Amino acid sequence: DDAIVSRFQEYLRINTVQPNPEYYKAVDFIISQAKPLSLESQTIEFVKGKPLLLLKWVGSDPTLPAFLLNSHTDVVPFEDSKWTHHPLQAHMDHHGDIYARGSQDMKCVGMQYLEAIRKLQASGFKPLRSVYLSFVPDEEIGGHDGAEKFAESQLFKSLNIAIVLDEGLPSPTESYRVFYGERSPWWLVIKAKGPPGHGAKLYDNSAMENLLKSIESIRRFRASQFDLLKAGGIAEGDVVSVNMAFLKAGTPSPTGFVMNLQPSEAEAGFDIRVPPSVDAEALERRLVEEWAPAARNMSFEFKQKLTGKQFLTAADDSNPWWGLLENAVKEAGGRTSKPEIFPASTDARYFRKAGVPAFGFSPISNTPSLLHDHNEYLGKAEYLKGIEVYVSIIKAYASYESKSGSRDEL
Ligand SMILES: CSCC[C@H](NC=O)C(=O)O
Ligand SMILES: [Zn+2]
Ligand SMILES: [Zn+2]
Repeated sequence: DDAIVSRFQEYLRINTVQPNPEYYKAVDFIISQAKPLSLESQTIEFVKGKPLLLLKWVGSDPTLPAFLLNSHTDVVPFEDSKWTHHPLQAHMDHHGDIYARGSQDMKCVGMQYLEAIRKLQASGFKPLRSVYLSFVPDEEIGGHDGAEKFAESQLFKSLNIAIVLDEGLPSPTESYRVFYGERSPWWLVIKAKGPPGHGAKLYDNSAMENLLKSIESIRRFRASQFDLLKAGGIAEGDVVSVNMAFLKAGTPSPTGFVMNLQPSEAEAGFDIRVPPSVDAEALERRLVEEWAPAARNMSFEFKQKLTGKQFLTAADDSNPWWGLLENAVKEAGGRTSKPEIFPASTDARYFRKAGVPAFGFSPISNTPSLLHDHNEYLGKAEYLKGIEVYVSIIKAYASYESKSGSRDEL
């Protein structure tokens, strides 16, 4: 167990922090881990300097579709002064909790896949289907140069993947969370224009006034969604979330901002997440009519938006991979809770869009969700238990004999 934990810590110590991740260090490390497992390996640069590592454990029946275990190698930035232990040190405290950026999101999962394969090989297990592992770059900044290009590639098609597993979220309770779809990310910037003027003058249609009207309207909508959530009976992934990311306006001066000049431009940015169950067209109409109406001298732009429809992976008897997953977790002594819509975004959306079903799953129970937060940590025991869960899942998936795949549906 000590060696297993040390290998996890070693991966966590590699600086793959956005916006300057040392991708090749991570890839070299994973390759060194894969060597003793005799996995086939290829490194693909869809974009220069952003390697995607693809590993393959060859199954004995090449006529069966394979499955893919995906993880991203990058992590989000941190404010190290706000952490109890430095986020790149992967310090394990006396409770056995390992503190590091990526300990939950999602270097844990990437290493657990490999450790599970190591254990299966040691036990003499031979896969019937091929198992692919992808270690992809750039998930945290949208995945466009990583999983998106991969999922759209000829290479991906040629792998004949029937099901993808990707990241989920830690569960504060005993049962693991599983995700079968995601909210669609809308990173929205609204801009207002208006005549400038003296700071002492009251007049209509200034950029600031125009922007504030929109912000008030957006806040009312946010409150209505938050109220639904607070009232209970509805999950996080089933309401629209709206949060202001930035406000930008004013005329800079050496001491701050000019105080007696009403600026001619002002803008605000919002992180909005739209559930598949919500009428996105109606929401976009609201945006055009109420949040950024041209009549009020406003315009808008999306910095990020998933185009097209949102695909859902069946999490019922119609999808054999669902039952296999549920059962495998059970056999490992765990439990899955009711499948949910992922509240944020993961690379799984690109695989689903390519027509391949995908589940979001991180085997982390009894742990607060600290993704992107200070003091992200994972307990050693939870990490080790997660490896056993993957042993069980990989065994079940790799042994599944049926030729039938399953395609995604809306
Ligand atoms: C919308 S692209 C950014 C992806 C990112 N994923 C995880 O946190 C997220 O903010 O959901
Ligand atoms: Zn992640
Ligand atoms: Zn993340």
